[in-house]
Amino acid sequence: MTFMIEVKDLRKSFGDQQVLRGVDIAVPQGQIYALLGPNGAGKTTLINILTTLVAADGGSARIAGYDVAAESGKVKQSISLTGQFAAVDEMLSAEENLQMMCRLSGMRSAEAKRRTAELLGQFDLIAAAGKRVKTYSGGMRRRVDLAISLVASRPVLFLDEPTTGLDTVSRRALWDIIERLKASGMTIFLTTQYLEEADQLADRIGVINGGRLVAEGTAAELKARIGGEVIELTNEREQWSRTISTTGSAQDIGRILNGLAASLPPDTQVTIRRPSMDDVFIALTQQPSEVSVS
Ligand SMILES: Nc1ncnc2c1ncn2[C@@H]1O[C@H](COP(=O)(O)OP(=O)(O)OP(=O)(O)O)[C@@H](O)[C@H]1O
Repeated sequence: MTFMIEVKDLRKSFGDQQVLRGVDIAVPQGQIYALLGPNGAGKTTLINILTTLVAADGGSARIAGYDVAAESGKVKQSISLTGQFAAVDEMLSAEENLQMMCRLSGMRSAEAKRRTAELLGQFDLIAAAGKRVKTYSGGMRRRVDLAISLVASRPVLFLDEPTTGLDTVSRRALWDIIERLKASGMTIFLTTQYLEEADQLADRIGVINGGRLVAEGTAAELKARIGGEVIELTNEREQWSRTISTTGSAQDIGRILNGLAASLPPDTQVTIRRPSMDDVFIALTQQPSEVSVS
């Protein structure tokens, strides 16, 4: 199997803060890998190392077969990167921005026009192509960011929190685009705080917490780690909710509910359901004391 992203025992500290404590990841060609983690878990630091913006302290990382430290030029030629703040000129239209980036990347005028038209179509920007970017909605703006990062066709795409701050409709539109990019053969590495996003898009999901991968697998594998059904207790009047993992057996569910019955307010609602990605994330990234009541 060809791995387009291969990370081995990667370590990074800032001062005496260990931000990455030995991370291993392998992403095969044509797959989407989602790195999920809470704020400050080390996601952006990892992307910065993989895209040659920051040097690691230890371990190794290869992109498209090239070492990020020793062959950074080759790595740069193999990747596209869309961060949360891309270099878009808001006074120009999407078309003008794209044409400018095409020319800056060395294309002749006719080639720049052809590639611009292709990207405007691919990112559903044709209707607004001539309007200034500053008049765009958040979702359209994010599509311009992504289109600009894809001016040159590269095999590996890094997306740092691509849909943060977008509404549901814009988020789904961007997911469609990311799925189409995957279908065209790209290998995609994205970071996200949205479990639904990882669940929807990723072939494999890594959960990072405190600089370590605390779990990795498909969405189904990660959900299976939580076990069987989850009991969800909600009290709207007192505004709290609590989830409890169970083995899924009637005995286990009965034992837990019997144990709790006397101590719960009588208007507490009880739901029994399959575990969600949220349950997985909470179980893997929070201390037990944080899990119980929210
Ligand atoms: N250049 C730097 N100098 C010092 N500390 C840094 C630097 N970059 C990141 N850190 C620290 O490293 C930790 C991890 O940061 P990082 O941005 O990688 O996390 P993250 O998972 O991307 O979080 P977020 O979702 O908030 O962006 C944080 O505690 C951050 O303050």
